[in-house]
Amino acid sequence: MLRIAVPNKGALSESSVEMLREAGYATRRDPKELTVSDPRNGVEFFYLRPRDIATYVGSGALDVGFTGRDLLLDSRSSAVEVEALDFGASTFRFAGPAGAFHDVSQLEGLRIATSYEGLVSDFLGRDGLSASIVRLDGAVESAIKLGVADAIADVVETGSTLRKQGLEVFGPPILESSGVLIAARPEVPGLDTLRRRIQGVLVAHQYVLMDYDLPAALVDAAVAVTPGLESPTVSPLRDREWVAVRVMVPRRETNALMDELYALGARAILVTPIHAARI
Ligand SMILES: Nc1ncnc2c1ncn2[C@@H]1O[C@H](COP(=O)(O)OP(=O)(O)OP(=O)(O)O)[C@@H](O)[C@H]1O
Ligand SMILES: O=P(O)(O)OC[C@H]1O[C@H](OP(=O)(O)OP(=O)(O)O)[C@H](O)[C@@H]1O
Ligand SMILES: [Mg+2]
Repeated sequence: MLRIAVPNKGALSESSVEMLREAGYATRRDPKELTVSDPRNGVEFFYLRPRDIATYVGSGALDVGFTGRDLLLDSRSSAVEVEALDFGASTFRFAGPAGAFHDVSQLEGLRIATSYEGLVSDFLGRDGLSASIVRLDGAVESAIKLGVADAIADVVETGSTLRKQGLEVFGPPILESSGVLIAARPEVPGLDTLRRRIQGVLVAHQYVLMDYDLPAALVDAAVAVTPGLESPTVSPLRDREWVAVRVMVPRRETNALMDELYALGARAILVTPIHAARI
């Protein structure tokens, strides 16, 4: 049985559970459920606080887990990132009152409030800076106004929480984070299947299937526009002067590619979502 940690609440929880569902695994029906057994797939799920997941996986108590890269590095757990996921993207930044800071060197000797003590002290250590870290549980953006810190270091997604508090980021990003799949070791038995399924879900999110009809003489030009992963499927049509092309294309390029193919002479361009994939 592969033992998998899943965030039970917070920014990563819903997307992690949805990804597992799309990958064909059992998920909990009741939010009070802390464990879910999925014997058909040979796995067992443990719903845990996002911040604790790297600790459980690093200690070997659980085999793999869904967490954030920032939480993994902050924990200093020995768990390793095995797959970057397509949710939970954020940047970890220093921020201060608008106009007050322009460089991290100004932090020397000051107080920095954060929930990510490990990340901040690693960064300060690398830059040879000494500052005192004020460890807070959340709502860190209020710490300056309330007088317990001079600057903060926190997760920034849209930046709207900072703006509302009259704060702005300064210095280079401390970390670019996203949801990640982590493991105790890269070669945990049973991890391969989970990983392939997750990769399949990521591909299904990133790509769509595109079909179009095209004058046969234009196939090379069209294949240059939509090369696909290996090579497009080109099938004959009843009208021998035309062919049908089926190919995977990146979802975010769908409309631009349709414009380009239409201009080239393609017609009946159809786009279908991919529900699952094994590449
Ligand atoms: N807008 C966001 N707010 C908070 N975390 C985000 C956001 N976007 C992405 N994340 C990521 O989600 C993870 C933090 O998740 P979560 O909010 O559950 O933790 P937490 O803030 O420590 O917990 P809680 O708020 O329940 O005390 C981090 O990996 C973070 O980078
Ligand atoms: O850039 P934004 O889109 O505004 O998002 C970032 C904010 O969201 C998170 O807070 P959360 O809601 O998790 O509350 P917390 O501070 O209590 O953890 C994070 O700690 C920032 O405060
Ligand atoms: Mg939070």
